[in-house]
Amino acid sequence: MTQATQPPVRAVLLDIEGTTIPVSFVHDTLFPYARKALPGLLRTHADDPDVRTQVAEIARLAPGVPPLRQLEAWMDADAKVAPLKALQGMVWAQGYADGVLKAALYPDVTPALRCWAAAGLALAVYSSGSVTAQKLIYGHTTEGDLSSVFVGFYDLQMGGKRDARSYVNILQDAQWQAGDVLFLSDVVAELDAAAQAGLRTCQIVRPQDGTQPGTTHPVAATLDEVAERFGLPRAGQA
Ligand SMILES: CSCCC(=O)C(=O)COP(=O)(O)O
Ligand SMILES: [Mg+2]
Repeated sequence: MTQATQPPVRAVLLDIEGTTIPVSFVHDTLFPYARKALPGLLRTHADDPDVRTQVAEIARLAPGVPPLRQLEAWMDADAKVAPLKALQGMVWAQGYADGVLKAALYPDVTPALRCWAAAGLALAVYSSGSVTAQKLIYGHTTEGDLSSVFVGFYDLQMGGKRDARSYVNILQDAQWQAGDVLFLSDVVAELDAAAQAGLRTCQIVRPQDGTQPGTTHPVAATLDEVAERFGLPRAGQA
């Protein structure tokens, strides 16, 4: 089907890193903050039930390895592993509360998301970062609290982002039809998985991040370009 003959997009599912926020914010600000704070969290909150749950999960995935050593190995590898992502979300909460962390989204993101939500599109997040981390990012942007534009937040509890089943899980949870949903990500393997589950896709290619365009998905440099390409309302246009 050509774009003109396809049904309208009713829902947009968005990746975060490289799609709505620069890769540099995640790798140069969030990740170093977490690396520094995690030893303290494990030491001072060892009895916290949420911390205990994640430490038990680390032990299940890496039996016999000290939890902090395993977390460091995962951070070194930028592994998208649920217990690491959950614990990172816990330490970032303090950074946002202190005002040390503030999320500077790409400048095209806030106007587009506000415009799409106001026009009745259902917006949801799908990131390897935990739901807690996602709500923190969008709750503490340089442009204020944007979290209310989203009707859903999905993380690795749905499965990995390169696995088509994860998108089926999200569709089931959100009660969306695959063909109504547009998935935006900078990573072709994620888009491939979403397309396999029947979602529509668009690769966000941010020059600032040096994203390499693939050949199998439509490409856009900004969310305004996405709007133009998929017939969504455009911010700033009556
Ligand atoms: C939710 S903010 C932190 C993002 C993060 O931890 C990460 O690993 C990036 O994941 P994404 O799926 O958004 O590329
Ligand atoms: Mg990404």
